[in-house]
Amino acid sequence: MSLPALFIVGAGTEIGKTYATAALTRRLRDRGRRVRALKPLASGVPPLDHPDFAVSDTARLLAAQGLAVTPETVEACSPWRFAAPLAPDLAAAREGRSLSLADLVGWCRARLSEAREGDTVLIEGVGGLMSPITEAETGLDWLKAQGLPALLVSGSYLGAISHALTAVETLRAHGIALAGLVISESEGAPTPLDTVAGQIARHAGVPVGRLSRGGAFPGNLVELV
Ligand SMILES: Nc1ncnc2c1ncn2[C@@H]1O[C@H](COP(=O)(O)OP(=O)(O)OP(=O)(O)O)[C@@H](O)[C@H]1O
Ligand SMILES: C[C@H](N)[C@H](N)CCCCCC(=O)O
Ligand SMILES: [Mg+2]
Repeated sequence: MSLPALFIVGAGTEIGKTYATAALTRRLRDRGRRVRALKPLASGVPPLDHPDFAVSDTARLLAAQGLAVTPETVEACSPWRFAAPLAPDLAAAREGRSLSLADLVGWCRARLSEAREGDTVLIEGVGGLMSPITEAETGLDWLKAQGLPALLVSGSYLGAISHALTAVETLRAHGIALAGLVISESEGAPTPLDTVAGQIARHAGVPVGRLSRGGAFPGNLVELV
């Protein structure tokens, strides 16, 4: 069975990965597709009963899937949650915990294998492409071990062009298939989204989509999933 599955990585943190993943989930569901959107590892997550949980990555992805926030849905989307808004290895250490890459990859594989024909599985990474996830490994190691094609999300802030292209080169150097690049418009960016996206597209060599503030997932990239 060939299962559409993508690993959503960021050129940095707080850049629009969750926004883009939720927007893609909504767009696919509008087309009648079944989507499972996962955020297996998350830091900076308040307890479920805290008002801020509503704006956590997990809550946003559950909402995009039309699912309520319950202890069960949260656990099924984000089994590794840490409170401190830090790299996951540091956030875990603050709680006297640790995580293993093998467990993380194994959990994701299990979710992929239980998906039904026609389902789309979206896995959001954590932080930037090479943010540490354990003492020894970064998000890049996770992506390589997972063996899924990547969808890269970048911003449009000043500096985003270099960050996006550096991430593209890193993915290429590690032999990771890159399905496309989403440029999520950064608040207060000095350059128009179209201009930044055009600059990135000139060098990236993969399809580039523009995601404006509050906008829908770019149509040219939906076709790739
Ligand atoms: N295109 C956009 N339109 C409106 N808001 C956006 C857009 N992109 C990002 N944001 C907002 O910017 C903030 C950071 O975005 P988001 O949470 O998606 O980043 P992230 O890359 O998933 O961060 P993390 O590394 O913590 O997972 C959020 O409040 C989000 O709603
Ligand atoms: C708290 C934040 N939003 C993310 N969950 C974690 C970002 C870790 C970034 C580490 C780094 O690359 O410097
Ligand atoms: Mg996120």
